[in-house]
Amino acid sequence: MNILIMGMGYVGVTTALLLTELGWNVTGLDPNESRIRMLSQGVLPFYEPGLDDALRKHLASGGITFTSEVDMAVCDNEVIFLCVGTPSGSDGSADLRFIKEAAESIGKNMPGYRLVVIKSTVPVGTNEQVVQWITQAQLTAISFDVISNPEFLREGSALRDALEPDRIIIGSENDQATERLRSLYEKLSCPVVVTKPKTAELIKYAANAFLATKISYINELARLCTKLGVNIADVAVGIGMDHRIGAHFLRAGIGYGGSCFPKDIHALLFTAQEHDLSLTILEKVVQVNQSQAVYYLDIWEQLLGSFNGKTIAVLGISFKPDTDDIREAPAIGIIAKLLKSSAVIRVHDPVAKLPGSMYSEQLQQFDSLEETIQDCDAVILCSEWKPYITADWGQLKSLLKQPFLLDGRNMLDGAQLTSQGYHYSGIGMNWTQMHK
Ligand SMILES: NC(=O)c1ccc[n+]([C@@H]2O[C@H](COP(=O)([O-])OP(=O)(O)OC[C@H]3O[C@@H](n4cnc5c(N)ncnc54)[C@H](O)[C@@H]3O)[C@@H](O)[C@H]2O)c1
Ligand SMILES: O=c1ccn([C@@H]2O[C@H](COP(=O)(O)OP(=O)(O)O[C@H]3O[C@H](CO)[C@@H](O)[C@H](O)[C@H]3O)[C@@H](O)[C@H]2O)c(=O)[nH]1
Repeated sequence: MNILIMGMGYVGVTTALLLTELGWNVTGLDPNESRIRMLSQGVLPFYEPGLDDALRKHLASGGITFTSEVDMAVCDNEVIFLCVGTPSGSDGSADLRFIKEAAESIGKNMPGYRLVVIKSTVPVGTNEQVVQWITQAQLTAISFDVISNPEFLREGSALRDALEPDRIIIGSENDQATERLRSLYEKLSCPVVVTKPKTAELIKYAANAFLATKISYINELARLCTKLGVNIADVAVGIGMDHRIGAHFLRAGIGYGGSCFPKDIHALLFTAQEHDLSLTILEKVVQVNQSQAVYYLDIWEQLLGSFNGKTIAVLGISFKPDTDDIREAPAIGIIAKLLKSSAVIRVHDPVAKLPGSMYSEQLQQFDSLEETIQDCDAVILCSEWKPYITADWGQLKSLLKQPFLLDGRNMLDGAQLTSQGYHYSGIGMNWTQMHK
């Protein structure tokens, strides 16, 4: 069976390499020709650990090829995965422009039966909409099926998540199509949930919204811990041992970011509004998240006296470690706030780059950690990259003008740093009060 993957972003490239690894012949399609050129030469257009080795391995074996020619690609492949982007529209709804374009190009070019699998995150009802778009684009009526198969991988661990999923969700109206898709994944050992397309579509949004809810819950509780002199990390360990709660996604910090949680929660809120419903818990989840970094920035500004005229190092601008993705990254909001308070900002990230348009005399990115923190009044840690966790902060202290370490992800050992003479402050703890 030949498989076409439409959209060579994080999900498309990972799905393509997963299916190649599982023994299928795969073609990756994207209208972005420079992206296709890079992939054909074994170069990933984004940073994702492990994916580059898999790409080179499968290019060498001939299991995977890349193209920008949609007509040929749709002609040559019986199974087509939609992995195109579904960004936020200006009203918060999911913008389905790329899904529509992809569906129409399938309708126009399909010479015979096609199984279309929607992997992109799409609102409830999109499966039906895709059926209509394909049908309307067809010149003659040819049969096809559309299955919803949402993706749950995380950036930074994409290939591992794809190879070892917790479950596979298949939303389908047709048993034969379901079995065809199931057979593609038969080498993976995980439960397969077969359900209606609308249910599959909602499962994806409900999962992301629930994970974000855990984060905002722990983050709001962290604010109380800061006041009480209790360490939120200890509270998280204590509650997480209850299997009904679970230990994951209880790391307090400066809030969630990325290309998924913010946009998907807005899209789900939009869907609810369309049905005259308010999802009040989720509205609060967003509110807590949007104010979390600001809440701690205010505390840290009080510690320093003022950010005005200070030089601040911001470390880790990606929305999480092991990715170069800065979409909705909390660090970017923090930088914007610091810029307003006339601080000079020195940025570092192991792989992510500030967009060229952000550079100014007030804001610069440096290659080395040492150069970045030189003569700074404070260091703000925004994502928990390993080089920051393993850095010798005892040695680095001499480079700083003032030894303020403001840890937005609770990634460092506050007790040790305090004993080394740092003014350390994290999220959901009051170091001074806790160690009086
Ligand atoms: N990034 C993640 O971690 C993740 C995880 C699970 C689900 N998702 C969902 O998967 C979808 C894709 O996410 P992503 O992060 O990979 O997107 P992305 O923005 O990184 O990449 C999307 C790609 O689709 C291409 N594209 C646009 N129109 C196309 C067309 N007509 N035909 C072929 N290619 C086309 C674009 O050029 C781009 O390269 C989204 O719906 C997202 O919400 C993302
Ligand atoms: O305890 C935690 C866990 C995560 N985060 C933050 O939450 C954000 C998202 O992290 P993560 O979920 O690991 O990354 P994503 O790659 O955005 O993955 C999410 O979004 C994807 C796209 O929909 C889904 O496929 C994944 O299952 C879902 O975890 C990041 O800013 C993290 O720093 C916290 O603040 N505390």
